[in-house]
Amino acid sequence: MKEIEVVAAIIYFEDKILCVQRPENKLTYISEKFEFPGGKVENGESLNDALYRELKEELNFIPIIMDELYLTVNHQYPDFKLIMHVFKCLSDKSEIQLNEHISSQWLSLENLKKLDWAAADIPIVNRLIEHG
Ligand SMILES: Nc1nc2c([nH]c(=O)n2[C@@H]2O[C@H](COP(=O)(O)OP(=O)(O)OP(=O)(O)O)[C@@H](O)[C@H]2O)c(=O)[nH]1
Repeated sequence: MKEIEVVAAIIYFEDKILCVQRPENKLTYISEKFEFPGGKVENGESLNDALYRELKEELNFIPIIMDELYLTVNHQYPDFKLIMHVFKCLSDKSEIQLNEHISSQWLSLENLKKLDWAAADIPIVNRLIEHG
C-alpha cells in the first residue's frame, strides 16, 4: 500500500485557527473536506522546510512563530497510508490568499467540530479541543 508523508499547520491568529477546504477530488473521502494547510514532504526535505514551502505555495503565508511538533497522525485511507506531522504556528494577520483551497474559516476551538473534516484530522481536532 502506498504511504505518503505530509506536514500540516495549525495556524493561530489570536484565539482562532485556520481551517481550509480541499477542492473536489475523485477520492470521495477527501473531496471537499476541511483540513489544515500543508502537503507532501519532498525527498531530502526537512519537515520544517516542507511546511514553510507548502504554506507559501498554498496561502502565500509565512508564520511569525513555528512551534515544535504537536502530533503525528497515522491514518489508513482506502487507497493509501498517511503519516502526517502537525505543527502549531502563529500568524500576525488573518488575511490569507487561497491558491489551492476552495474556502477557509478562522474558527475558535469550540466551533471546530462544526466542519466536515478529513478523517485523518479528527484526532487532531479532538486533541485541540481537549488540551488546546
Ligand atoms: N495538508 C493536509 N493534507 C491532509 C490533511 N488531512 C489529510 O487527510 N490530508 C491528506 O494528505 C494528502 C496531502 O496531499 P496534498 O495533495 O495536500 O499534498 P501536495 O500539496 O503536496 O499536493 P500535490 O500532490 O498536488 O503536489 C492528501 O491526500 C490529503 O487529503 C490535512 O489536514 N492537511
